[in-house]
Amino acid sequence: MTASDNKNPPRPVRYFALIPAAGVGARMAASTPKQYLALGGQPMLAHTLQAFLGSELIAHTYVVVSAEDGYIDSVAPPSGVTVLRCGGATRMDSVLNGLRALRAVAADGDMVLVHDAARPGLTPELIRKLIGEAGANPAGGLLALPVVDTVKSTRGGAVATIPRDGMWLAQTPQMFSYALLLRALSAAPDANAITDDASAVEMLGLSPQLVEGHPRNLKVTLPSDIRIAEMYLEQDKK
Ligand SMILES: Nc1ccn([C@@H]2O[C@H](COP(=O)(O)OP(=O)(O)OP(=O)(O)O)[C@@H](O)[C@H]2O)c(=O)n1
Ligand SMILES: C[C@](O)(CO)[C@H](O)COP(=O)(O)O
Repeated sequence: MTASDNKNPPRPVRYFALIPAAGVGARMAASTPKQYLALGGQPMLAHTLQAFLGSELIAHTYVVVSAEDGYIDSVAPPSGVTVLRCGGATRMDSVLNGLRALRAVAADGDMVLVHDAARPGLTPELIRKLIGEAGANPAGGLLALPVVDTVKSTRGGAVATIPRDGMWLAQTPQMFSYALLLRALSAAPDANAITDDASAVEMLGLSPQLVEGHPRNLKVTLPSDIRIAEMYLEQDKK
């Protein structure tokens, strides 16, 4: 090692969490956006934040809400969390707007873990597993669940069975280097067609790594999901 090497040691990679929370929850059809609905007495988003605040691997957490959001104070975001009022019309727009705001702090090689506000069952252990198994993949990675049921298609009118071998259900967090995610989302052709961050990276011809997640990390989408999410959160208290 030379004297000049000592002067500029490489800075360690930092891991930032970026949580899109600017949706309206149309499928939940509640009077409040679903990320603020109470689960076991606390807003859903507060549970979601706990996983990142409980992980020593996460340098800082950013939450993207809409400019007119009137609910975020009910979560009382603690230190370690910054609220960005730059939500967009689609999930992809919200993530891209948040990512651009992170430019002020993130280096190209820092990693960004994008996680739905509507997945309150995430744990620090799942965050550690994702970073441990996919952290070295240049194309990033995501939590996902192998499909366990027989899969049917009704496309074209006829019912057909699709081989489930090699089929996965995408979860979040989805983790990529700052530079790759910004490049992928900026190049993506249609924000409405991009339902997750990994698909934008796949469009660049890259293969993010799938890391097996857990059913407790379900996305709360329909009213019936609320009780399931609560059951997992109640288990944690035992
Ligand atoms: N314009 C949007 C749309 C969605 N999201 C966020 O993206 C995550 C996953 O999206 P989804 O479950 O589809 O949430 P909603 O869009 O709120 O639900 P729906 O599609 O039923 O309206 C949620 O945390 C949601 O708040 C966002 O930040 N900005
Ligand atoms: C990102 C995501 O949670 C992965 O399953 C999902 O794509 C969000 O979008 P959805 O259209 O609400 O499923």
